[in-house]
Amino acid sequence: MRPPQAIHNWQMDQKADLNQTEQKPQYISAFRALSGYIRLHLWAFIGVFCCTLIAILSELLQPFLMKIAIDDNLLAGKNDYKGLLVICAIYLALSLSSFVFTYLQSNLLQHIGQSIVARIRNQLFGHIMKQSMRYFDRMSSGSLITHVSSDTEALNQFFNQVLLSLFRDGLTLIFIIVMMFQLDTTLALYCLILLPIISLVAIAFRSFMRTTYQLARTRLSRMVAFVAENLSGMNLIQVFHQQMEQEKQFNERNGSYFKANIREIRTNVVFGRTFDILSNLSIAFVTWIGGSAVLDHNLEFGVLYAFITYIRQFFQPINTITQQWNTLQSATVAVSRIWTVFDSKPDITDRAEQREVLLPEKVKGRIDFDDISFSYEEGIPIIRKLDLHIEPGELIGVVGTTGAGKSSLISLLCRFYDVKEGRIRIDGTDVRDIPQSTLHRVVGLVQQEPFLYSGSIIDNVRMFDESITREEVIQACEFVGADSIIQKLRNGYDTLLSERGSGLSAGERQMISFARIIVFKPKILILDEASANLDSHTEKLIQNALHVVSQNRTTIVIAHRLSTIMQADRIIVMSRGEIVEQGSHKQLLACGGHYRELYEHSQGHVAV
Ligand SMILES: Nc1ncnc2c1ncn2[C@@H]1O[C@H](COP(=O)(O)OP(=O)(O)OP(=O)(O)O)[C@@H](O)[C@H]1O
Repeated sequence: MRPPQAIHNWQMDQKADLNQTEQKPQYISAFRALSGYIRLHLWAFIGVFCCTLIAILSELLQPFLMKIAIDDNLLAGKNDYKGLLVICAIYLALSLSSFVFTYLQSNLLQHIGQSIVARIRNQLFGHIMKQSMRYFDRMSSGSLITHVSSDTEALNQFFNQVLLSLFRDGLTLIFIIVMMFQLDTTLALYCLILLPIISLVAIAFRSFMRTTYQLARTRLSRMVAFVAENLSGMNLIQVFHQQMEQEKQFNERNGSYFKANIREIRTNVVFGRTFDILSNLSIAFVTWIGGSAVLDHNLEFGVLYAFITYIRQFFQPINTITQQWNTLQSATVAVSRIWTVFDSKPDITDRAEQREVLLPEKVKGRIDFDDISFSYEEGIPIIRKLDLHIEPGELIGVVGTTGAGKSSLISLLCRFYDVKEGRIRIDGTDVRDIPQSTLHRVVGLVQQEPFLYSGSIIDNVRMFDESITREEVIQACEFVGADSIIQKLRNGYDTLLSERGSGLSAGERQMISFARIIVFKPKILILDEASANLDSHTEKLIQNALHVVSQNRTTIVIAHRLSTIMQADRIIVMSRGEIVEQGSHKQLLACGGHYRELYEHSQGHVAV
C-alpha cells in the first residue's frame, strides 16, 4: 500500500514554507490561546512578578543611594564616616538582593515556560496521533514535524525571552520614569522630550529588522528543505551522478543565507550603536541642562549624578524590548500555526452511542462489502458500487492493474477512510458501529512496506506490549518461519533495528509482520504483498508463512505475484474501482479475460 502522504510531500513542504512567510501575527488571539496555560501557573507568575519588582527596585535604588551619599554626606561636610559606611552596606545589600531576585525570577519563568511548552508539545503530538488518514493526506510530514519541534521552540523563546523582557524591561522603564520625577520634575520633563525621538527610531528599526529577520529565516528554511530533500533522495543523486550539481545548488543557497545573516547582524549592530549615540546625546543634554542648574545652585550635584545613571539605564530596556520584537512575532505566528492543528477534528470517530457489539474473540470473520462507493476527492470516484461477500475463513486474492483501487478497498475495511455510499460489515455489524480499538484487534494488516520501529526484534513483534512474553514471540516467529532469518542476524532476537528496519529487506520485514499477526491473533488478515522482487527463497518463506497464518482466518491478499494466490479460494480481479472478474485460478484462466491477460504477463515475468 502506497503511503498516501508521501505523494505530494515536497510540493506541500513548499506550500507550507510559503504559508510560513505569508502568515501575519495575530497578537490578541495568540495571547488568548496561551492564557489558559498561563492561568494554570498563575501563582508562579505572581511569584515572578514579585521577584522582578524586588530585583528592579534593588537595582534602581542604587543611584538614589549614591545621590544621598553625595548630597547628604560628602557635600554636606558632615564627616559622617558611620553614615557613609551604612550607605555602602545598604548599596551592597541592594546589589545582592538584585542578584538573588533576578536569579529567582528568571529560574521561575524558565520553569513555567518549559512546563507550558512541554505540555503543549505533548498535547500536540497526542492530537496529531488521533487524526485520520485524510488529515495526513493533506498535511506534509515535514510541516507536522515543524509544528512539534520549531513552533513549540518559538513558544519557548516567547516565555524565556519576550515575556521576561516585557516583565523586567517594561517595569524598569516605568520605575526609572517614576524615580526621575521623584528626583526633579523639570529635568524629568526635559528627558521625556527625548521619548518621541527614541520611539521613532525604535519603530523605524523595528520594521527594518523584521524584514532582515524574515529574509534570514526564509533562506534558512529553504536551505534546510534542500538538505532534507537531498538526504531522502540520496540514492537517486548517486545513480545520476548529481553530487556536483547539488553541491553547486547548496552553495548558492548557503551563500544567500550567509548574506541575509550578515545583513541581519549589520542591522542589529547599527540599531545598537544608534541607541548608544542617542544615549550619549541624552547624557550630554542632561549634563548641560542639569550642570547649568547645579552651577546656578538650583540642583544638587547628587541628583544630577543619579539622573545621568538613570539615563544610561533608560536605553537598555528599550533596546532589549525592540530586539525582542522579532521573537514575539515568530512566537505569535507559531501559536496560530499550532492552534490550526489543534482545531482540526478527526473525521473518523467512534459513534457516541456505540456499544461493544462485537467481541473480538467471538468474531467468525465474515466480511460484506455492500455496494460501496468511495472517492478521496469529490468527483473522482475510486471505488464504484462494489459488492463483495467473503465467508469466514476464506482466502481471497485481489489482483488488478496499478491504481485499480485494491489498497483503497483495504483502507476502507480498516476504516482509515469511510465509504461514501453502501456499507462494510464484519459478521453483520457495520464497521462504523465497531469501536476503532475493537476493529483493529479484529483486522490485522501486513503492509507492503511493514513499519518497524527502532528497537529489538522482540519488541517489534510484540509492539512493545510487555504482557506478551519473549517465548511467545519466539514461538510465533518459529511458527511463521521467520526464525531462520532472525537467527542469522548479529544478535538474533535482540538485534536492534535501525529506523524503519532499514537493515532488513522488504521480504524480511514482512516475515516479522507475519509473526506480529500470530501474536495478536486477529480474526481477519490482510496482506498487501511486497511488490519488490523477492529472491525465490524469501518468496517461498512468505508463501509458507501465509499458508500457516491464514489457517482459521479470513484472509485477503493483494497480490503482485500471481504465484502467491493461485491456491486462493477465490480471486477477485479489479479494474477502475470495480470487480470485473472473480473465481478460482482455473475458472478465471478458462474465462480468457483480464485475469488470463495478467497471468500471461506474469509468465513473461512482468509484475502485476
Ligand atoms: N491518499 C490518496 N489521496 C488521493 N488519491 C489517492 C490516495 N491513495 C490512492 N489514491 C488514488 O486512488 C487510486 C487507487 O489507488 P490504490 O492505491 O487503491 O490502487 P492500487 O490498486 O492499490 O494500486 P497499486 O497496485 O499501484 O498499489 C489511484 O488513482 C491513486 O492515485
